Amino acid sequence: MRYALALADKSPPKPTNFRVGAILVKLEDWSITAAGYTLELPGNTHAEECCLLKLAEQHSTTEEKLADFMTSPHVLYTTVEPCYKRLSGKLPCVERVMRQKAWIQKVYIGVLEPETFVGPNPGRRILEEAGIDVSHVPGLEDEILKTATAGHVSG
Ligand SMILES: Nc1nc(=O)c(N)c(NC[C@H](O)[C@H](O)[C@H](O)COP(=O)(O)O)[nH]1
Ligand SMILES: [Zn+2]
Repeated sequence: MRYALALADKSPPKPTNFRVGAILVKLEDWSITAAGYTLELPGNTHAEECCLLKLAEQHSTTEEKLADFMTSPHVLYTTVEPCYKRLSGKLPCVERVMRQKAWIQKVYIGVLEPETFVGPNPGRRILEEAGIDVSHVPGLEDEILKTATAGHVSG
């Protein structure tokens, strides 16, 4: 989670989103298969979305077809829980992760999503119902939220 937080700090501050870092870790050897942060790739991208897009590119495929190429089980670490609704109307990360549930077995989150933009986020329940475990990694909440909201008007 610390590494994901370091990634989040690379994200350009923006008042209408959170600065998030995410990594995909291969279970068999705990190696990092993909890493990403909010807005890393063009198109108003989310951290989790960047991980999946970069992996798809590595396999010369699309995010939708990525599950056909990923055989070994992974876990996703993301400093802020995957979004379930986006003000931009783009596909939320909960849906993106669900499409990969054949190989993403668990999601570790640093904090629950603050209700700033879309109110309470039921994403965890949706993922759990799809068979993807979601666990909160305690201890970094303050740093994660400070980073996540750095682009917001203070006060
Ligand atoms: N998990 C997560 N990863 C991210 O990389 C990111 N930026 C958010 N942020 C959630 C927040 O709800 C949305 O950023 C706003 O709803 C605006 O939506 P857009 O980002 O413009 O699509 N959440
Ligand atoms: Zn998202």
